[in-house]
Amino acid sequence: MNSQNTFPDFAIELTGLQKTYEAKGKMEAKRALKGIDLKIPRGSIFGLLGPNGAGKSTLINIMSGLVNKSEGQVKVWDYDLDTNPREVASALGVVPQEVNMDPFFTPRESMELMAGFYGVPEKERRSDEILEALGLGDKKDAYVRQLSGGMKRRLMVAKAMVHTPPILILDEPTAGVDVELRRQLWEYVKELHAKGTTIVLTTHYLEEAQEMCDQIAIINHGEVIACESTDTLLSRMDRKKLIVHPETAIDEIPETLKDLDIAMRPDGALIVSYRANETRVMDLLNRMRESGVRIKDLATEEADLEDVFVSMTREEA
Ligand SMILES: Nc1ncnc2c1ncn2[C@@H]1O[C@H](COP(=O)(O)OP(=O)(O)OP(=O)(O)O)[C@@H](O)[C@H]1O
Repeated sequence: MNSQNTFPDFAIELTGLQKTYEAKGKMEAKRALKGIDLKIPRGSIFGLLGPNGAGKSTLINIMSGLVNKSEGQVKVWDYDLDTNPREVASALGVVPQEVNMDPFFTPRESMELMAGFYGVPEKERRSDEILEALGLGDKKDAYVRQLSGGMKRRLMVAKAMVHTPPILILDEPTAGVDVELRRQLWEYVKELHAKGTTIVLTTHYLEEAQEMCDQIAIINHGEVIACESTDTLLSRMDRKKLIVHPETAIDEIPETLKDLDIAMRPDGALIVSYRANETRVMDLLNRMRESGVRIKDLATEEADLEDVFVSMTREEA
């Protein structure tokens, strides 16, 4: 499908991408994307994370041609969106956030319509096969309005795959989907990935991102504030807390400990935040003893992903 007959290193390359929504009526203009640079490697499962309103949907909508960018370059499968919009469209399968389907078509009809839209020749159509793979085989002739919410979501994924694009983008695919269906959906996505499809997904479930994605970009206020392999990101997220209850109450934190990230709780406990891969608890305890703090009791707490995500996005606010 690529004119050079070679596969690009990056499935998607965004350079200096900006979007400003113009002011309308009482709505002020909004700079939703402020210069995004992002390279999504071919073959990855790439997570786009960010709080509500960070700009994730804007970014996806620009790639899928629903929103016009203000500035910058979008390359998908090595095709420039400005000069080769059709090739960009056929390289992408996009599962939008909202379920929008005509209730009067059956899943098979919906698939065939979509295949027609992408110009997939009859002989090459795989509607039934895709519906089967998504557990919708026995529903292919039912009306869409008779499907459950989870089934409709799976049908959205099926429709995005009718033209076998090399890249599948899923915008919040599991919002409101129950655990079992979520698992099924991810199994299918993993299968597609194993067969070579590059997957880009946005999700609010950090655990899901951690489990699924090999790379993660965090977007906040229209900017990329982190973009790393999941492992690296997690190791950056290895902040732990040491909580020490002194045997005798102390009035204030000793000078000799003030280089640490340390605070005193109203109940007199000392809280030290530290990175587990840089600092050993024993060393912290020794320093406390040397500073005259006698330890009655202690505990450590893991910072959880949610906390760290919140703190990272708050730092940038
Ligand atoms: N059509 C529009 N007109 C004006 N402003 C918009 C429009 N669409 C989005 N915005 C604004 O642009 C910013 C980014 O929105 P976007 O939907 O891209 O965020 P998001 O990260 O996808 O959030 P969510 O996770 O809630 O979907 C928000 O401040 C939003 O209010």
